[in-house]
Amino acid sequence: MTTDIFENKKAPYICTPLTGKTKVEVLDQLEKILPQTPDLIEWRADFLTDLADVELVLALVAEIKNTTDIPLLFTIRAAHEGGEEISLTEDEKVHLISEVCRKTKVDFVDYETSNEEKFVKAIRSVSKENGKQLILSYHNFTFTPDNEEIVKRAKLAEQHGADIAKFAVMPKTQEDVLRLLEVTKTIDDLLDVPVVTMSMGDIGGLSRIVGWAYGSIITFGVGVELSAPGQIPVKKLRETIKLTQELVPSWE
Ligand SMILES: O=C1C[C@@](O)(C(=O)O)C[C@@H](O)[C@@H]1O
Repeated sequence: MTTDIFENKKAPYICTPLTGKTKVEVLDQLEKILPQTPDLIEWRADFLTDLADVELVLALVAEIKNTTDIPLLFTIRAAHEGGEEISLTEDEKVHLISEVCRKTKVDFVDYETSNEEKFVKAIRSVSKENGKQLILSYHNFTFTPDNEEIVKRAKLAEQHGADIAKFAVMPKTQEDVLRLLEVTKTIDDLLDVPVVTMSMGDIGGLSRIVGWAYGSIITFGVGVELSAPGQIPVKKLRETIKLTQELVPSWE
């Protein structure tokens, strides 16, 4: 399953994060990332020191969008799901994401299903009204929940109207990585919307390379600085996936 924002490119789409603490750092990272031609750029705005400055954030999104046609994902990862500590209350954060939806040309926004339902609903409405795709996500930096739990959360993301359901989980064993791939196939078969999954950390790297074969449409690769453990450099990731798809085309 694909999302038309990527036009005729084929999955998996490679997403590279921007993690600068200041406007200058974000733009500097962007400059270094562009020649690596990712399919999607994620601005992890929770890294920005001045996140409370709404005008600054809106201007920076506008600047990124004016610099490149590569689709942009705006994320303020919640601290309770592995993001940076931020000074904003959840109300202020939802207001900021809403302003980004209303006033910028951002393509995607990400929000966690673990947040209060009223906030998830608010983000779904404002993103829909403004033609932005919503990734409803779940992260676990400690372990890989059992399959039933992942399936339950995937259904929840779809019930809340996700355009994409995303799961990033931490394996303790190699079996956890294989299980995550298996449950990726399960939720991809089950949901009407595309899914994105990854197993983090060193051993999880395998899922970033072969997740597409199980239905995961986006894989995160590092351009300048990691936003999560286990991300593989974009160039190598792209080459490895391309080779894998060429050698075993029957998985596509
Ligand atoms: O959800 C994800 C996936 C991720 O956690 C990863 O493991 O690559 C990286 C995050 O920046 C992004 O928001």
